[in-house]
Amino acid sequence: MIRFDAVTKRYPGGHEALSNASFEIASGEMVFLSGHSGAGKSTLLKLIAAIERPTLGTVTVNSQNVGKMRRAAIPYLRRNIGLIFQDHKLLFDRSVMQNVLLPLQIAGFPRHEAAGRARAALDKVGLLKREKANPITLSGGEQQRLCIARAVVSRPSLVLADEPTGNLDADYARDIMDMFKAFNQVGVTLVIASHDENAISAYGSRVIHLEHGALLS
Ligand SMILES: Nc1ncnc2c1ncn2[C@@H]1O[C@H](COP(=O)(O)OP(=O)(O)OP(=O)(O)O)[C@@H](O)[C@H]1O
Repeated sequence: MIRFDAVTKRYPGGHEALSNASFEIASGEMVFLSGHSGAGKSTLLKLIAAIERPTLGTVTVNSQNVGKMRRAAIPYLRRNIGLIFQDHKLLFDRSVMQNVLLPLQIAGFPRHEAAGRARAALDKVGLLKREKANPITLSGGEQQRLCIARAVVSRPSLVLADEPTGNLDADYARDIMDMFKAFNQVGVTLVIASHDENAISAYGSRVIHLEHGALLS
């Protein structure tokens, strides 16, 4: 599903965030990206989602060369990807429910079906009772769970999560990881960046380790 062939990412200014990385992630895998702060984890996720483009090498997602993708084609790629990034980008002028409905509205789902799916996604993350609330009134952990509901409501086959349990206490972190595991059990491919080695080892999944932009496994 995901293939990196000798991928290097150099940011303007010359910093090499990823160096000559090659690996494959098969459909249905749950993979952790580990490494110190600045190791290149977010960069790797952004290359998969075509938020950044490689300087050298090829990034292939679902048989498409996403590094060379036309700008107009990128929204179609992203429809199949649930993105859970650190900057939540929740809409604070809309309710919890409206935040989750938005991706479905953009994708043109009929109203009734969209409402049903959004309710199911909120239920899954334990936020159905808060559907009318403004996201600003939610705790950090609840906002993170809302982001997850929004990312999975379109039932993407691939979920990319950047430090999804960062700043959460252990119970919340475990809930979120269990949720990911459940997505994975129904066939969703997950790539999760985390520097929390304890959380990673508890799940026994494959780990791709980065150090200063270089792949160690
Ligand atoms: N847009 C950018 N422009 C220039 N340099 C960048 C940019 N984004 C990231 N970098 C640099 O690239 C390196 C890798 O950053 P990246 O965010 O991928 O690491 P990370 O492993 O996700 O770190 P963290 O765990 O702190 O989020 C860092 O040295 C960072 O400063």
